Amino acid sequence: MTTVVNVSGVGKTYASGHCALRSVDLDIQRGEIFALLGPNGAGKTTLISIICGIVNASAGTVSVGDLDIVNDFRKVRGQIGLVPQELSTDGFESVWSTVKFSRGLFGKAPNPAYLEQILRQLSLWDKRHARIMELSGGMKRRVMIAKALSHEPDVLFLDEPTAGVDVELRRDMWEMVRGLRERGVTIILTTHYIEEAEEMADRIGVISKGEIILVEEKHALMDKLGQKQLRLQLQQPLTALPVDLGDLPLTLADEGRELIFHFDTQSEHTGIAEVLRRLDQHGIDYKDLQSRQRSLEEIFVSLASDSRAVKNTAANEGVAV
Ligand SMILES: Nc1ncnc2c1ncn2[C@@H]1O[C@H](COP(=O)(O)OP(=O)(O)OP(=O)(O)O)[C@@H](O)[C@H]1O
Repeated sequence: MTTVVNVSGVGKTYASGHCALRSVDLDIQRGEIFALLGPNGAGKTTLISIICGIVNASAGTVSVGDLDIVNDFRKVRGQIGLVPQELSTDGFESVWSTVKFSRGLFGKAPNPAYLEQILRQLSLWDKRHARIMELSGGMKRRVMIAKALSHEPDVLFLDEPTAGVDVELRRDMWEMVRGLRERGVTIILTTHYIEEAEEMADRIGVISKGEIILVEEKHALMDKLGQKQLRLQLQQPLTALPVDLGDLPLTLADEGRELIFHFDTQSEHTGIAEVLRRLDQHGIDYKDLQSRQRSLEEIFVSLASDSRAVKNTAANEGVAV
């Protein structure tokens, strides 16, 4: 694995005095799909805008393919494609001339065959003569992707690629992004949609309040934190758990109508048989039971609150974090 993007100690304080990023370190590997997850205002757009040279960092350094983004700005920009969150393009131009113009901006020689290939891939070939203003929102978003790919970048940034697009188009986009990765393009995407990261990413980074709180290979993250739950719908609601069952990791939910048992998918014995036996001994009957893995959404929520808890504890103890 080689590192294609290196972010080292990057901080950003806007002119308003707002600190959007605090000493972020991050390495992106060549050929991976990396998803940057985080709530509104976490600093995702700020981080990718710094890497793409649109926003200046207040501290730290960024290199892309061993080139410094400040000293080698033009060369770096040529290696990067950015699909911004906001759709911004001239509505009177045709799809074809928009994409052709974009390629020219990077000083690349014309290559109609390549542009045809990306427009076909994005299902825009039939619309190549249409003016942008005549396209649907989803098509406009695909034009933005075609523009970002027009100069054959090695690294593609997608800022909330599927915000506001329908389920079908979202799936098409995921398919297309995977196709790009197969052609060797490194993809960095920001998203609020946990299912998007879960579906697509090789690795996931979680950012919260301007700090990267976790970077992990997706499957390892799911295995490590993806506890399974066994949920039992009880015949009779319980007001409290019997004291004798206090040694089991059980919680009552849904006003006592549901019992939840957490177990570790990694361990040899899940403990399910014992739980069911002990419930039986206590005469606790259930009408239904299901088991399911924690989603990344739940993992993310618990990570964000864990990191807050760590900070609060450290702050209360006077520890610098
Ligand atoms: N130009 C700016 N001037 C001042 N503050 C800014 C500016 N741009 C962003 N911010 C602030 O920096 C913080 C991080 O914003 P950013 O857009 O990076 O978050 P985000 O994670 O991309 O959020 P979202 O998911 O809503 O797009 C926010 O509090 C935002 O209000």
